[in-house]
Amino acid sequence: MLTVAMPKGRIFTEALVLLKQAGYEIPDDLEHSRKLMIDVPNEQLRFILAKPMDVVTYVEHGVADVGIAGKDVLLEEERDVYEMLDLRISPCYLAVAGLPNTRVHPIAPRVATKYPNIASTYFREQGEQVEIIKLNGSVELAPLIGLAERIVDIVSTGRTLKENGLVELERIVDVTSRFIVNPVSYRMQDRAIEQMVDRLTYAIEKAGECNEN
Ligand SMILES: Nc1ncnc2c1ncn2[C@@H]1O[C@H](COP(=O)(O)OP(=O)(O)OP(=O)(O)O)[C@@H](O)[C@H]1O
Ligand SMILES: O=P(O)(O)OC[C@H]1O[C@H](OP(=O)(O)OP(=O)(O)O)[C@H](O)[C@@H]1O
Repeated sequence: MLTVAMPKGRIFTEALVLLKQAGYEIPDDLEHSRKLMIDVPNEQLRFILAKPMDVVTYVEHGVADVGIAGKDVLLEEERDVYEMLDLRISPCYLAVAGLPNTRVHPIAPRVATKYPNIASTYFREQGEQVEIIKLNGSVELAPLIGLAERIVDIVSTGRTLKENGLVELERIVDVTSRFIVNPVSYRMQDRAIEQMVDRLTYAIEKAGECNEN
C-alpha cells in the first residue's frame, strides 16, 4: 500500500481532478468528510490530508511515500525528497510588490513575506541587503500599515494586489504543484511508485491536450 500526502486547501480540488483523470477511484469521503486518513483498498492507496506546507514533512520523514506540494514550498526549504513530476496544476508565481512609487528605505529596507528563505536568496542575488519580516498570511497588509515597503508573495489572479492598491515590482519564479517522493520509498516501492508516475503523466498530458483545444 502507498501512502499519499495530499495538501488541503487550494491544490486539493485540482489534484483530485488529476487523480480521477489518471483513473484512480476517489471515495466520497476524501472529498466530503472531515477524515484526515482515508484508505482506498482497491487502489492499494492510503490518503492523508495535511496543510500544504506540512506535506513535504510527512514525505521527508517517510510516513507518506509520495505527496503533492507547491514548488513554492519546495523552494522555501531544502528537503530530502525527490521531485518527480510537474503536475501543472495550481499555477501562480512569486513576486515582489509594493505601493506604487515605493521608496525603499535607504538604510534599512524591509520586506514582509511568508517565504523568508526565497525572499532573502532573491534579494541577496540582486545584491540588495534587506531585513526580512516573516508573516503567516495577509502579507499585502504590510505595506499599507507601514510594516515593510515591499512584500514577497504569491500572485495568481492579481486581485489581492489590485484591491489593496499594490503593484507588482518584480516577478521571481513561476510555481505549479509537484509530485514528490520519499527516497527510501522510491527504492522499496519502485514498481508501485513508477506506476503512479506513469498514470499521472498520462493524466497531465490529457489535461494539456484539453487546454489546447
Ligand atoms: N493564489 C494563491 N495563493 C496561494 N497559494 C496558491 C495560489 N494559487 C496556487 N497556490 C498554491 O497553493 C498552495 C497554498 O495553498 P493554500 O492557500 O490552500 O494553503 P495555505 O496558504 O498554507 O493555507 P492557509 O491559507 O490555510 O494557511 C501554495 O503552496 C501554492 O503552491
Ligand atoms: O493573486 P490572487 O488571486 O489574489 O491570489 C494571491 C493571494 O492569495 C494568497 O492568499 P490567501 O488567500 O491564501 O491568504 P493568506 O494571505 O492568508 O495566505 C496569497 O498569499 C495572496 O495574498
